[in-house]
Amino acid sequence: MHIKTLKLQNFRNYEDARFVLDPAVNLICGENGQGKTNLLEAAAACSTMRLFRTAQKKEGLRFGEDAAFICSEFEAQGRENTLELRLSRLRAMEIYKNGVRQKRQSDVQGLLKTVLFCPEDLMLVRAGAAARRRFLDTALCQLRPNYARYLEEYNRLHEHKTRILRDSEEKPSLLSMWEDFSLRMARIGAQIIRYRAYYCRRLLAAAAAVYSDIAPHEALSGVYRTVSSVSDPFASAQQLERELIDHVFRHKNAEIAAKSCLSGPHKDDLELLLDGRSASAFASQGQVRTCTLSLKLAERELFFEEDGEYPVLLLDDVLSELDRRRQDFVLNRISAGQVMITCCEDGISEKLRAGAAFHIKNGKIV
Ligand SMILES: Nc1ncnc2c1ncn2[C@@H]1O[C@H](COP(=O)(O)OP(=O)(O)OP(=O)(O)O)[C@@H](O)[C@H]1O
Repeated sequence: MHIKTLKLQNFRNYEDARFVLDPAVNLICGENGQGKTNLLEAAAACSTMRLFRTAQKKEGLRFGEDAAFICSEFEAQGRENTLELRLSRLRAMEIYKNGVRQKRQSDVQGLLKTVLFCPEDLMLVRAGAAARRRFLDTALCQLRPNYARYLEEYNRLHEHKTRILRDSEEKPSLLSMWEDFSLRMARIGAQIIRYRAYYCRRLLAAAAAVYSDIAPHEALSGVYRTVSSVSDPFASAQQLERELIDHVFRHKNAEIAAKSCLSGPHKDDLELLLDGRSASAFASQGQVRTCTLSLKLAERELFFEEDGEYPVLLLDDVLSELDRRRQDFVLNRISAGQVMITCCEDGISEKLRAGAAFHIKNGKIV
């Protein structure tokens, strides 16, 4: 799997640029603030349909512009595809696959698979549960189109129910819809929990193996945490649904008082453990980094297991944050598959056998 070309028009600080990428290593160099991360953001958007630095797609529009285009030509599973994302100030983003307008984001999510690794990820272990949920969801949405659909629907219901709870003080009649929304969220939530449980099991096994390659005397493990009434996240969807219903009905009054949805997989977490102890509480800075590194490389391995080809790896200035030993470890592991790697300094580029190098200045290839 690899991106052949990436064309950006009025996206972030790019007015009009076209990148012809190498199927192996692509080095994106430039000084700070020139557009290196913007390019990776565009590449990632072609697989996740999101901008990884913002929930507001309009922020991707070049200042003062009303429309932007990201167009990629890529090869996946032996097929050539083109994907065009049209961002607009006035309308929702439009997606075209091979020239045909797609109705839902979930129809194209994961057609191109990417794994992004940036310096903020190095704190994944210490960050709040939302960051780890995003990490799981980003991978699962690419791996399982049905999961992407369930998640889209769950998020829609969650947003709607939150509005009901928030506005219920002024308009108590809205609460008549609480039950219907809770039941629908439980039905879809049950599916989400099963997907996450299976994925976490595989991810943790793969991550533990990577971790022990870097630090053989320590053991990484983890636990997928979901709603407390769930006795077994691998149980049938019907059983999970019953357990979710039980939990949300027991928390009805608390939800109304808090004016927010307190029960459901939107609160899930992936707890990480080092030698059996909470990594977020007890791990050192270096151990935290090794944990994240292991999770990211494991994510990439799982994509490979699934498809027989590596996803496009987007490394945003992350190597400079790692010590030499960990840098070498990453570089050895990523010798196969396409990589887009940003850097400010030339030190890294000497270690990489880059097939293509792009020097970026103020949103232009120089
Ligand atoms: N919507 C936008 N329109 C125009 N320019 C933008 C927009 N969003 C961000 N920028 C500009 O893009 C630049 C940042 O680009 P980017 O984050 O890709 O930098 P970078 O090359 O990765 O830098 P660093 O090495 O510091 O991480 C900034 O100058 C910022 O002002």
